[in-house]
Amino acid sequence: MKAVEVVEKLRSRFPNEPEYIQAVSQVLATIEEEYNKHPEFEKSNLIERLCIPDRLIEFRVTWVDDKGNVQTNMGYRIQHNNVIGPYKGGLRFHRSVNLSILKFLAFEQTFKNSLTTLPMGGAKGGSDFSPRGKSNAEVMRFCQAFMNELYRHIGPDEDVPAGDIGVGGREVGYLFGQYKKLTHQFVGILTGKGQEFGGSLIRPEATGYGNVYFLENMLKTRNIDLKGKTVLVSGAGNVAQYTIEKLLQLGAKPLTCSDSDGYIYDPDGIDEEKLAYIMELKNVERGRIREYAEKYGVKYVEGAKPWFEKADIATPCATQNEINEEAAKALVANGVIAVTEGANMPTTPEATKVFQDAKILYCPGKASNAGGVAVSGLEMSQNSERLKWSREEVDNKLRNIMDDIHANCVKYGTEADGYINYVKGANVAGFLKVAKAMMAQGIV
Ligand SMILES: NC(=O)C1=CN([C@@H]2O[C@H](COP(=O)(O)OP(=O)(O)OC[C@H]3O[C@@H](n4cnc5c(N)ncnc54)[C@H](O)[C@@H]3O)[C@@H](O)[C@H]2O)C=CC1
Ligand SMILES: O=C(O)CCC(=O)C(=O)O
Repeated sequence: MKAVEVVEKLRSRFPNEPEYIQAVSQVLATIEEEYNKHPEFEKSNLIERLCIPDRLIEFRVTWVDDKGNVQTNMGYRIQHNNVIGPYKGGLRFHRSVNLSILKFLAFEQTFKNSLTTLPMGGAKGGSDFSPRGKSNAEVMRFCQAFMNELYRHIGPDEDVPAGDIGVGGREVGYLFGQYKKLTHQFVGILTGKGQEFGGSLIRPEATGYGNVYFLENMLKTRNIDLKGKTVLVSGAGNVAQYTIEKLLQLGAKPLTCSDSDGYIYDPDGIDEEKLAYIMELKNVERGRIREYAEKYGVKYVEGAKPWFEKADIATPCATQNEINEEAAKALVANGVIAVTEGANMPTTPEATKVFQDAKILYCPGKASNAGGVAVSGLEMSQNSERLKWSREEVDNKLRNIMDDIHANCVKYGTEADGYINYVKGANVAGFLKVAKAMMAQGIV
């Protein structure tokens, strides 16, 4: 396989899908050497079968807003690969959602889920509907209309969606309620459910906690303690909130967080009380992060990202391509020692090169944010068993899974000079398991 040629062929077949091509290029460039050690992969054209999703589901969602107007949105589910388990991955509700973004996310999810050590295939879905500015009743009607179509394509052993940007506990609850209404089945059809109806303890926290557990492991490879380190965090949603919570528990000092309008910089650090305010602001009042700056009298920078501030560590927890080359250069110039991705593909390829050339600790989201889907996998296990595990039990399992992912990255990503290329390590480890399962299951 020549990675560049495969990517060019995909680019000409899917010319309007830049995010999908970006994700594929990065993975193929890092697995090329390993792939070519296995002539049987090439003989069965494994690479094209792995890059192109099994199935794209696209549908119209029709719903009625509070003024009585009939609205339409697009709905999608990308079932990418199910060789190691049922399709699994979140739903994103955001105005930017399109096929390219969901295809990149579903592709990445396949490798991420493989890394978790649990039996889950890769999928992603969503809609160009944005819950921002909508009433609860509108969000409920939209979720019901979305599920009216999606329910045909999912099942506890077939495809199990969850949350992502714009889809939290509220949306998962409405989606679950409608699935049950349509099918008369109470089954583990979604993860991230409420604690009262089959949700796992620690699932809301899992992506953020796992992100910080992974960061701790990276720092340990250089004997660096997280305690006392300053941290730039972007986003103010689920992943950012629980990343900040775990950073605080481990003695670090988060300085920033953001939303799509701008970021706040708090030189005293975001402490537990301020974090509780952010959670209330974002999860209940659904307000803007600017209000934090007004309440605590700190700096707010409109229309910008926090990467030009000085800190020891950076963790992007908002969205894709939020760290570009210029931002990466600024972070390195300011002495950042580690960058850990809570978001999916938040770093552009040019920025990734800056981090790797500077030999700082840098890991891709498919490794560091895998804790969320891992605990989703544990939620599926609990639903199948009809049991609920304690907080401590789930957290211990999460910790062990993040340790295993880190060990696998070290195994496959350590270079001749000792630098750990976490991108390569995660891609090769995730790929090998999926590839072996594909070979065993024949050409289907
Ligand atoms: N929720 C989960 O369990 C997981 C989420 N992720 C990834 O983490 C990231 C954040 O997801 P969540 O926290 O769940 O979503 P969320 O909807 O709870 O929060 C998203 C945050 O990102 C900000 N944001 C969204 N688009 C933005 C843009 N274009 N520019 C600047 N800020 C923007 C929002 O204002 C919000 O603060 C996404 O990349 C998602 O794919 C990854 C693994 C699991
Ligand atoms: O919990 C899940 O199933 C999916 C989480 C997710 O969307 C992700 O890992 O990006």
